[in-house]
Amino acid sequence: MLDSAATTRLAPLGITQAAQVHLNLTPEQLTQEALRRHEGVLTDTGALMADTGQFTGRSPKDRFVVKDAGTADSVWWGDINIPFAEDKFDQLHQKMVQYLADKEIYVRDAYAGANPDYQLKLRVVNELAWHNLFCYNMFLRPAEGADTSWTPDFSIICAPGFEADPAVDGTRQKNFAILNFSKKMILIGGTGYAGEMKKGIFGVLNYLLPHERATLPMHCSANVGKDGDTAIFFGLSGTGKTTLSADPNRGLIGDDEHGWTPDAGIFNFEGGCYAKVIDLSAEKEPEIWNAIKAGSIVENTRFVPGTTTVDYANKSVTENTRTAYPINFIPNAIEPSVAEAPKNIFFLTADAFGVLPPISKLDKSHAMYHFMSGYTAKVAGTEMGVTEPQTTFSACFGAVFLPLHPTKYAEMLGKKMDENEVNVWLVNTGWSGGSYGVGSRMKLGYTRAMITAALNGELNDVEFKKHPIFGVEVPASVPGVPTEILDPRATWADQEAYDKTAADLAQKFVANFQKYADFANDEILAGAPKTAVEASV
Ligand SMILES: Nc1ncnc2c1ncn2[C@@H]1O[C@H](COP(=O)(O)OP(=O)(O)O)[C@@H](O)[C@H]1O
Ligand SMILES: C=C(OP(=O)(O)O)C(=O)O
Ligand SMILES: [Mn+2]
Repeated sequence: MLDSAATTRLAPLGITQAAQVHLNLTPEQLTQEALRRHEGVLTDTGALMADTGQFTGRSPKDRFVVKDAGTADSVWWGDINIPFAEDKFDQLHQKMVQYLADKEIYVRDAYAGANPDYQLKLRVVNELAWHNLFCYNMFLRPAEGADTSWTPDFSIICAPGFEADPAVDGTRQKNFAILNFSKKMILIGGTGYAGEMKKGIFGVLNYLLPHERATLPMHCSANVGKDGDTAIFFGLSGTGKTTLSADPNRGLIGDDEHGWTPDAGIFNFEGGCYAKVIDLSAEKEPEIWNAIKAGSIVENTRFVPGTTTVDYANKSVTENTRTAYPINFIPNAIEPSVAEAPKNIFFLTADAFGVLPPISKLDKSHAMYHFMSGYTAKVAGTEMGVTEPQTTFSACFGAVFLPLHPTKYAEMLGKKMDENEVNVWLVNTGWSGGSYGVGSRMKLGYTRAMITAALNGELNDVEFKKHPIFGVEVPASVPGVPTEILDPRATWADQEAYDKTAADLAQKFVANFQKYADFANDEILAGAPKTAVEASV
């Protein structure tokens, strides 16, 4: 029998039985629970170290959306939003409820959305104590003493130990993450990758906010300068959103997911950060380094042998090692995490071909074209099966999280750009001096210097040169950055090879853009690269 606080929260989710319900435990209690249950071990910083199991990244092929009367016509169906049958969802839900009936479960009330006017009330049910700590860190925490016995706007049931039977459950394999907008519920099973929970709620907001609140959801990080000037950094996983938004001279708004409202600026969806820690060092990323302490989680890391010190160079489990901490573990984080509309927008791309300049300025045409294209490389680790950089065009720099057609979001961004005075920059945090395997990743210190210069207005008066193929404006000099690295062609030993690679990449852009032929107009197409055919005319 569950007590009344548990019944209020769980009966609406069909859960009437559990060995024990741990409701809204503190981070200290959850850390102790995780240790007691051998879900993880303590590191010498006080952080909890846990493994996610077989799945060490998201599994986009196992992410589904329930197709029913409410979603059939609004969700964009295709390879991204894989349809899932209503009755199969109900069946899996029942099975999960049964699975949890003899287990201790961890339940949490939380919010998504740092602006109270745009907030979702959440309820999370976890099989694992450390996952519940992840949710404490990553979602927004209700004020002490607040009544959180609410009817949630959305719920998550996450049971990594529960495995689906693809033959009868309608899944592809044993693991799944299924969004059900009518039942307002996300089911996650068969995977222990904690990121599925936060990206699941991101998917929910990406559906609800454009529809219901005229608000643009964005896969971006955000920070704000001393004068209140906001910058946002769009980018697919691994391109540098988290790293580059942690800046000692600017207040942190958030590292991954934000909404741009009609008239209340931007707000963070989350209450914490989920940073990659592969090769983390105190020198290069001091804010993140110092955030790893009691209350934080480190995922899929290993110790220096004979110690409880994390060896951040160790990739034996995955390259996608992570830490999750509440945003207030970053000293200059701003709470509530809201800010004015951005003055600068950065599109981060990790270009594995080493073709795009390390920084360039985009006009509206180029901005729209690049936003729709979402060109980057998937870097190793965050998605299952990706072991080395893989070229991708991910619309809006986050296509895998978008329930609506990408053009919906692009239209909204276009309007925002018309209404606001905003600079748009394309930043290549990927390769230079050649393509992947030849060149090396752009030096983080240089990328930081370029972004700082853009933000401080130091690029307002420098000379710009149009890139011959991509048409973007490349600054001739940037304070603190060696001039020779600004022109990508000049960094290649073989400059003819650069020209050929750049031409091939332009072709790829054009081929990818064909799927937006109906949407594209002259303004957007003016941002397209010149292909070999056009260039020779
Ligand atoms: N020039 C660079 N700019 C940004 N990140 C870089 C750069 N060079 C290497 N990195 C590394 O790439 C990773 C970027 O990951 P992260 O900031 O977590 O990306 P995201 O938040 O977009 O998924 C970090 O491990 C960072 O140290
Ligand atoms: C958590 C994720 O986000 P990011 O890598 O963009 O930080 C993810 O993609 O699984
Ligand atoms: Mn990130």
